[in-house]
Amino acid sequence: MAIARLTEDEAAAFLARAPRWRRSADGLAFEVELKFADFAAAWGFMTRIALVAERMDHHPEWSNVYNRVSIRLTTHDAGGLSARDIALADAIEAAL
Ligand SMILES: C[C@H](O)[C@H](O)[C@H]1CNC2=NC(N)=NC(=O)C2=N1
Repeated sequence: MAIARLTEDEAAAFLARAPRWRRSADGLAFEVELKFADFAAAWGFMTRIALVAERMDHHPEWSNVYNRVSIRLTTHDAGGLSARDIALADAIEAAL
């Protein structure tokens, strides 16, 4: 399914209002590194976001090491960033 990619202005506008996030080196994703109090807090956060992501039908690429969670958001169906990545990033921010 083809989904519209963000314009550079749209991507920049998101990054301007979401200081935790950065553009990936390949330009195809937004990334963030989150640190929690401990593993239970990190895993609990991932569990909450997993349910949100499933509801949105938009899924993060992510990994966890103890209290850290690394997240990369990109839209496979767009070959890069789309509004879905901003929507999921906003949901992640709201859950922090
Ligand atoms: C069929 C299903 O809607 C698609 O495969 C969805 C599922 N989750 C997804 N997640 C992400 N990150 N990108 C996608 O393009 C995507 N597509």
